Amino acid sequence: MKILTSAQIRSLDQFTIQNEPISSLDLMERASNAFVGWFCNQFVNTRPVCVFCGKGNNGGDGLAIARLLSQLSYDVQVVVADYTPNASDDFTQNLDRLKTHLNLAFISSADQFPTLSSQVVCIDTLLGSGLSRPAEGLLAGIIHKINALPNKVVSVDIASGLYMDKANGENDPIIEPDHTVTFQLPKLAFLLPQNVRFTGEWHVVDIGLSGKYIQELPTPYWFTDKKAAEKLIQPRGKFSHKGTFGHALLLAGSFGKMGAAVLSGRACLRSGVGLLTMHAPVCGYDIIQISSPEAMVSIDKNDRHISQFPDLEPYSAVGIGPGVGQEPVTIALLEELLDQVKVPLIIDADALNILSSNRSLLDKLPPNTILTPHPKEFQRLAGESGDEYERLELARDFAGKYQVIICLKGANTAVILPNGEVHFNSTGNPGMATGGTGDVLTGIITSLLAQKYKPAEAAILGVYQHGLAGDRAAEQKGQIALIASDVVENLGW
Ligand SMILES: NC(=O)C1=CN([C@@H]2O[C@H](COP(=O)(O)OP(=O)(O)OC[C@H]3O[C@@H](n4cnc5c(N)ncnc54)[C@H](OP(=O)(O)O)[C@@H]3O)[C@@H](O)[C@H]2O)[C@@H](O)CC1
Ligand SMILES: Nc1ncnc2c1ncn2[C@@H]1O[C@H](COP(=O)(O)OP(=O)(O)O)[C@@H](O)[C@H]1O
Ligand SMILES: [K+]
Repeated sequence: MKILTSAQIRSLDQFTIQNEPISSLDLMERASNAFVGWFCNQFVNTRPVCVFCGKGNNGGDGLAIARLLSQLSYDVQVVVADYTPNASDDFTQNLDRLKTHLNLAFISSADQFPTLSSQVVCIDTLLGSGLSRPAEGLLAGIIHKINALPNKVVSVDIASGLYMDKANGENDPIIEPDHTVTFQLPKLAFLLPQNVRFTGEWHVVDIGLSGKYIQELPTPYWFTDKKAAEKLIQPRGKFSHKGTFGHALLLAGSFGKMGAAVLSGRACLRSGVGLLTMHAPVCGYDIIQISSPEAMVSIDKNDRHISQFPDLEPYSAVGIGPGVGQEPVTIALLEELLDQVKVPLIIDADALNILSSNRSLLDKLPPNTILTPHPKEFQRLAGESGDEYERLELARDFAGKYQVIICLKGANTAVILPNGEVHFNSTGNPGMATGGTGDVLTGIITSLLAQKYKPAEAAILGVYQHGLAGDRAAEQKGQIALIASDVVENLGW
C-alpha cells in the first residue's frame, strides 16, 4: 500500500470527484458511512456519543457521522467549534441535513465545553488533513479539554492537530485518541513512534478513492501489508531439491553469546534455506551441533571469537553479526570478508558496531548489502537526528550514499532502499522487544538471500514474516511471556 502526503490526498480526492464521477458531498457521505461501519462494530448503540466538529470537511464528516449514528439509534450530541465564520461548503450542506431534533451546540469559548458522562464516546472531527498550522485559541482549548477527559476518543481520519507527513512542534495541541479511523490509506505520521500518543490504535477504511490514480502517484513511502508481502513469496516447484534453495553461511556467536548464533541459525533453517553452515568459535561447536542438528558447523581456530571464515565458494549468501563481539580479530575478519564476498550479504548487531567504529569499512560495503540496526545501532552508524522524520531522512541519505538496504528496526520496522524507497512493516508487537528477536530476523533474511530473493525483497519479506511469527507467538503465549525462540517456532510460510 502506498503512503501519500496530504497534498497528494487532496489531489486524489479531486481526481475521484471528477473522474468517478461523484460529488464531493456524496464522497463525504461515503467516507462517513465507512467510519460508521467501523464505529458500530466497536461501540454498541447504548453508548452515548458526542461529536466535536470543526468547520472544514473533517467537521463536515462529523456532522454526517452524527446524522448516520442517530439514525442507528445512538444518542448523539454535536458540539461545533465556532472558531471561524468560514465553513466549507460540504460542512454547510451537512449542517442543513442534520435534523433539528439533534442535540447541537455551537461554542465560541472552551468554557462552554459540555459536561459529559464517562460513558460518552467522543468523536474528534475538529481538524483533518487540511491542518495548515498548529491549533490555537478555541480549538486548542477544546483539544486540551478532550484530552483531559477519561472518555474513549475516536479521531476521524487523523487526530486533530497532528500533521500527516511532517513533524509537529513539541507543544502543539493535538488530540490523544484511543483510535484513529483513517480514510483509504495509512498516513506517515501513524508509523513513527513519536506520534503514538496522537494515533492510538489506527484502522484504515476504504472509501473508494481512485485506485488507478493512487497507482500513478509517486511516493517513496510504502506500507507492507499482507497482500504486498504474500506477493513476494516464491512457491516451491514440484521437482525442486535442496540445491534449489541455496547454501547460507552464518558467521555468528562468541563465548557467552552462542545463543544469538543458535537463534539466527534456527530461524534461517525455518525460512526455507536448502543448506546452512554456521561458522563459530571453538566454544560453540557442541552447542550448535546439539541445538541445530540440521546445520553444518565450520569451526574457527579461535576459542572464543570468530577470526576467519571458510572458503566462500559454496555459499549463496552470507550473514554476519549475531553475538560476534567486537574483538580485533573479528574486526579484521569483517574487513577481509568485505574484500572477498561476492554473494549477497547481511550485517547485524556487533558487526554493525564494528562498521560504526571503523568507518573506512563503510566504503567497502558491496551494493545492496542489508544492514539491520536497531535505533541505537543506527545512531552509532549514521549519527544523531532531532526527531524521527529527520532520522528517516538520514537513513534515506545513508542508504543512497552507500547503496545499501537499511532495516531500521522497531515497531513498524522501516526497510530503506538505496533508491530512497521506505517500506514500513505492518506486523510485529511489543512482545518482540526481548533479547534475541533481532538475531532471528538476521537468520530469516540470510535464508531468503541464499534462496536468491532479491535483496530488497528479502529485506521487506523477511521483516514482514518475522513480525508475523511474533504475532502468532503472542497469540499463543501472550506478549509478556514471548521469547525469541517462540518467534522461530512460529515461523510459517
Ligand atoms: N480524500 C479523503 O480522504 C476525503 C476526506 N474527507 C475529509 O476531509 C478532510 C479534509 O478536509 P479539509 O481539507 O477541509 O480539512 P480540515 O482539516 O477539515 O479543515 C481545513 C480548514 O481548516 C483550516 N485550518 C487548518 N489548520 C487550522 C488551524 N490550526 N486552526 C484553524 N483553522 C485551521 C484551513 O484553513 P486554511 O489553511 O485555509 O487557512 C481550512 O479552512 C479529511 O481529513 C477528511 O476528514 C472526506 O470528507 C471525503 C474524502
Ligand atoms: N514494540 C515493537 N513492536 C514490533 N516489533 C518490535 C518491537 N520492539 C522490538 N521489535 C522487533 O524485535 C526485534 C529486536 O531486535 P534487536 O533490538 O536487534 O534485538 P536483539 O539484539 O536482542 O536480537 C526487531 O526486529 C524489532 O523490529
Ligand atoms: K480529526
